[in-house]
Amino acid sequence: MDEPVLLTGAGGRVGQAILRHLGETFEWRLLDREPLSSAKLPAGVDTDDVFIADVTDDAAVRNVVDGCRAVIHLAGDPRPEAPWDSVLQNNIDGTQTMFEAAVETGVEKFAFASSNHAVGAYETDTRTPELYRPDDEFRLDGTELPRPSNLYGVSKATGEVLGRYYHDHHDLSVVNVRIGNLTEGHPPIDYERGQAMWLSYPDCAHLFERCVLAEYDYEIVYGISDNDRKYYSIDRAKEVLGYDPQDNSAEWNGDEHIDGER
Ligand SMILES: NC(=O)C1=CN([C@@H]2O[C@H](COP(=O)(O)OP(=O)(O)OC[C@H]3O[C@@H](n4cnc5c(N)ncnc54)[C@H](O)[C@@H]3O)[C@@H](O)[C@H]2O)C=CC1
Ligand SMILES: O=C1O[C@H](COP(=O)(O)O)[C@@H](O)[C@H](O)[C@H]1O
Repeated sequence: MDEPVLLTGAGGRVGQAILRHLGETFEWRLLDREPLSSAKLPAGVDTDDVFIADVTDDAAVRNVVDGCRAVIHLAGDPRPEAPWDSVLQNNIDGTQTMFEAAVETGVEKFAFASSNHAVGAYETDTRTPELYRPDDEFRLDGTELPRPSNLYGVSKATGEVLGRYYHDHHDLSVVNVRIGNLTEGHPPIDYERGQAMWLSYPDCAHLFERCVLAEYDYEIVYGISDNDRKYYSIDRAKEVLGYDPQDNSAEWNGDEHIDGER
């Protein structure tokens, strides 16, 4: 049997999108600082696989990571308006603690939940709102330097650089997923930017599944569905990870799918 995959921040939105669709795909270890109700646990995961710990707690993290083949690191403060103290502790220190434990214990792959906010300042006044529309050809592809929107975005760019360091010096395979706007069921309504960077729950789960299964060195990819409106290229995620998204915000009229199929 394969060694387990550790999912941090398992009780949150991204964690639950992953577990809902991949609950039986891997052996899981789940970590969150908040207890997970039984409704949040997939079948086959019992309480021995669930660890209530803070990602800044070195000893607790090392104990949880030990024996895992891969880490999907989501835990952190997800608020674009989060203050520096919080992102410094939860996002930067917490991510460094996770990377350190991963290399100490021989983890092979590490997927980091980065964000659109690491590059939000590319959305300049002259580019918007045209950028959010299907006929606009501007694309970010992951090779560009970070241009954070806020201090939260700075913490995500820092996580990407931590990954670069742990890849170069410890040979850990690292993929940074700059997640767009994860919204359940249908794309955000009356929010062009959110529709351009929509990531559906099934596409989110599939993308992180590929992060566990694919072979790579150090990568930065965008995590959005195959939206007609887009200013993030998903070519690298397709090429390196084998990402094959099934959803597109253009297929929705508000909360109604245009085929009426969903
Ligand atoms: N939801 C979205 O659209 C996007 C999310 N992301 C990133 O994905 C990750 C997950 O985001 P969401 O699921 O939306 O957030 P969430 O707030 O729903 O879930 C985060 C989970 O992490 C846990 N957590 C927070 N700090 C922790 C710590 N210090 N130690 C242990 N557990 C801790 C929380 O208890 C929570 O269960 C975050 O890193 C966020 O920055 C990035 C871009 C978009
Ligand atoms: O990184 C994140 O991005 C999403 C989308 O950003 P928004 O500015 O369109 O809200 C955000 O909802 C999420 O909380 C955050 O973690």
